[in-house]
Amino acid sequence: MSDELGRARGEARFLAERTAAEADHERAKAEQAITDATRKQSQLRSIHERMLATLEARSASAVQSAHEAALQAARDAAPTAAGAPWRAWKPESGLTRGAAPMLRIGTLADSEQILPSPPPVPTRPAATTSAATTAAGIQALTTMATMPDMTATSAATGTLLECADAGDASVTEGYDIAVPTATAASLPALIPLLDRAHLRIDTDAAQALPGLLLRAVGSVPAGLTRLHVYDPERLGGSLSAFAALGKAGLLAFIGPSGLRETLDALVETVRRVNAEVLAGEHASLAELAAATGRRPEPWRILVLLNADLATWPAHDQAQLARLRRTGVAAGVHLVVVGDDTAGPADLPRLTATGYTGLPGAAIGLDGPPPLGTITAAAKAVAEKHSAGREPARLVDLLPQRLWAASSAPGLFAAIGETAAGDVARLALGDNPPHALVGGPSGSGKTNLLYAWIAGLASNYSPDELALYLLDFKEGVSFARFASGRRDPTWLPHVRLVGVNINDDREFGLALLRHLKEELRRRAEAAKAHEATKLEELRAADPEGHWPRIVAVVDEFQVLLEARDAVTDEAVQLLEDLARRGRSQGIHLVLASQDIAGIEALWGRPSLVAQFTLRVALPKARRVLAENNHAADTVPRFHAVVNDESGHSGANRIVAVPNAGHADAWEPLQKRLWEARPNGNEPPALFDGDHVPDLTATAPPPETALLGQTIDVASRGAELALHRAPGRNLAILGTRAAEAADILGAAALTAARGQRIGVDLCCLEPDAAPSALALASALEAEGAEVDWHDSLAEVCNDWAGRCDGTLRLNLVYAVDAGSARLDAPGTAALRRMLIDGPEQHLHTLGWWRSVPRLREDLGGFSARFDAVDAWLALDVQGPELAPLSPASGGPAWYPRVRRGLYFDRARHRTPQVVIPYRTAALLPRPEAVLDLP
Ligand SMILES: Nc1ncnc2c1ncn2[C@@H]1O[C@H](COP(=O)(O)OP(=O)(O)OP(=O)(O)O)[C@@H](O)[C@H]1O
Repeated sequence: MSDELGRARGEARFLAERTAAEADHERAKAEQAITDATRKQSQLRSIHERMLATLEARSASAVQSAHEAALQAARDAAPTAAGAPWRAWKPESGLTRGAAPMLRIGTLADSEQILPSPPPVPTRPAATTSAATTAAGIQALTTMATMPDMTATSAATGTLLECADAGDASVTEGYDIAVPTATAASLPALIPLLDRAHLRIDTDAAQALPGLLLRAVGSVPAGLTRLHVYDPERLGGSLSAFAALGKAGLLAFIGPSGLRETLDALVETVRRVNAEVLAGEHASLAELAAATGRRPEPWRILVLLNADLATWPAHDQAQLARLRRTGVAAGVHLVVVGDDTAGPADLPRLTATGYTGLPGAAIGLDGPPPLGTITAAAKAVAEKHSAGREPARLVDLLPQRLWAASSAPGLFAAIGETAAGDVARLALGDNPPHALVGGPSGSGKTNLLYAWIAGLASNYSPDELALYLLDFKEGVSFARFASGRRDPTWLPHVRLVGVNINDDREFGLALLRHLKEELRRRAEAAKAHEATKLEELRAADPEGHWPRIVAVVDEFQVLLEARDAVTDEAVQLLEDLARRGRSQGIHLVLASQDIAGIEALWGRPSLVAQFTLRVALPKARRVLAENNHAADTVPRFHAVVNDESGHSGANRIVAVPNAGHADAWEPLQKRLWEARPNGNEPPALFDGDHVPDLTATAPPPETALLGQTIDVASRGAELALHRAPGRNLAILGTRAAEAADILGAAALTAARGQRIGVDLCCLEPDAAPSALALASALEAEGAEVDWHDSLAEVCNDWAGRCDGTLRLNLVYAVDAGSARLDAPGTAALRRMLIDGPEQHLHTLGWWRSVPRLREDLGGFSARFDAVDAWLALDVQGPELAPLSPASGGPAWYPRVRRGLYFDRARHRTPQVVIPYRTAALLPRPEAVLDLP
């Protein structure tokens, strides 16, 4: 029993212990479960929070991007003064070829973008606030972006706004948590007015009016917005600060008595704009501006302050309704201020907190601009407007597409704008065929020519137009058209540029002769095709190359200033070209600072009559008809354009853009140059200040080149050296260096491509280094060179040296040697000059005066038959009489680096040549003297 009891106790204890152990185990399990659950819960919470933070950051970043895009769009829609905050505001036009600006009136409430600070990651409540704020901003943006006419929002410019920087991004366990920096930027609220809408402003939003008007006036070119303020109670108030605009005719305050007149005038304006300006071609001024890039009419804003519209007479109400319906397209806008609901009730409306055109977006209105800002701006705009219309920029006048026009019917080019904003074009063709441009120095002639050339070169391709440009002035105003060291581009239409030619009137003559030759060629072609004018020739000969030619000669009075043969021939050529060029497409544009003073011109009424297009710059004399005084009063940088020979009824006053400035010209020339056709050659450049180097070109056989002729092709002046009596050359004058250059160029070019013999004798110490260097260069060229120390040596047995090949006797300062010759020596010299050429021995001699040459040829009664050709340097024309075909000698006024060349066998009249510089082709004299 006791055993059983003991066993039972033992079992019971065992059971109790086991139960207790199991209970412990279960408790431990339960505790473990609780711990696990707690841990999981905290993990989940952490994941959740990170997820939220990521979403928050992504959302913030999206909002920020949208915000920034909106700000940029805003800056584009309301540039410069249309959107700038008052703090930094000044009148400044942002008007481009694009649409009229939108105008800022405040900010979008709730559009401020409050982005979270750097770590720690945002807590849930902060995230909620931020999301709510940005959501409102986005909604407002979206609303604006989808509104008609409001494709962009605006910003109060970047100066006020600091756009949010993109934050760093960190990646944690699969979650990319962007960490943006904190920044705040509110979106400006813009409203449409100019070219887009009318507006009502509630009384409680009236504080927006001065700012709105100031932006409308200051964000477009001065004078392009005009204000008519109907103020029946004559309160004026904040608008009185605009008073300065009144003096310039840009603002009118109207009382009740002036209302009808104003309404009628505005309705009439709308009618006129529709009938005369839009003329059925454009639906609105905005459309016209978009198509043409110009705005011919101002915006007119009629502000009605507290107008009791309900009490207006029926006529006035009807006129207001007309303006309401038709005004916007014609640039006439209504701004109705007050709470009166009569009249045009359905206008977009601005209240203290919103704009009906922007439903759902709350707007915080900007405060009014400081009065000082308004007064200063009104004064500046008025002054600018009174100073005259700003000329259009050159780029605005040029066509969008290059070279789209055909020159067959004529040449047209925009050169500026009239006061009404119309583009002024100059025409050249059958009528008017030629132009005279006049104005005193500094009046802008060259600039006008630049603008004209820019227009022509942009409208017509080089196949349609060829330009020849000459400037007789000192300076290089036309040099820009040719390829230069600083700017290698050229104007592809230009065939010839002449600069610094004030001393080389012959170059003007050369151009006219060249044009006359072209005239002859065209006349022949026209005859062959039975055409009477260029347009017909082009139609009959479509494969032919018949561009219209425009020859522009600046300061052309220089060409005609002397009473001499050059003027006589120039006038004859001008007459011929002016008369017949019209039908052959050759047009002359002659510009001068003193057209009144050109006697040669006014003595030829038939010549002047051909120049029916006249352009007179300020203070130009006699360009227009005698009773036409428009040039006396035309403002600076304007021109009077008249295509009826200057008759006063045909004046157009044109503001000319600044075309000469490098910023305006260089990009255009680059564009034209890049578009040049294959094979387009740079223009020939004649620079009167430049001494040409002897080039490597070889002349025809048995020919020497003496210098460059002053002609369009810059040819060499040739001396034919064939076996015939008289084929000698006398260089006359005392300029040793030039004489040496002429002899050097002649010998070097004669030696090119053929074997020649040369006898060299230098009797002038100054020329000796050059003569020695020439001897060395000729030997290098393959010539057989004999050096003689005296003229006697040269003349002695000259016939023995003749072997039938071309042989040149180069004698420097013949007269220095001939004075020392004995009688047989003198006779030998004469024989050599008379008989040498037939044996192919040609003397190229330099005599320092005509009498000394004559002496060597036989004295006072001597004939000059032995010397066919002469080249005079510093010898006056009358001294050349014995050698010249013209009685009394040629009209020749010696000048540095110029010679007068005449070859009896070839020339009818002497021609001017520029002795080449030969130094580059000769070894240095020191090097020659050092030779063993
Ligand atoms: N429309 C214009 N807008 C701005 N500047 C201009 C305009 N026309 C001329 N100018 C400037 O006025 C100055 C004189 O102009 P330009 O050289 O064309 O006159 P000009 O009559 O040819 O004078 P000159 O015969 O002395 O050369 C230049 O500095 C030129 O840039």
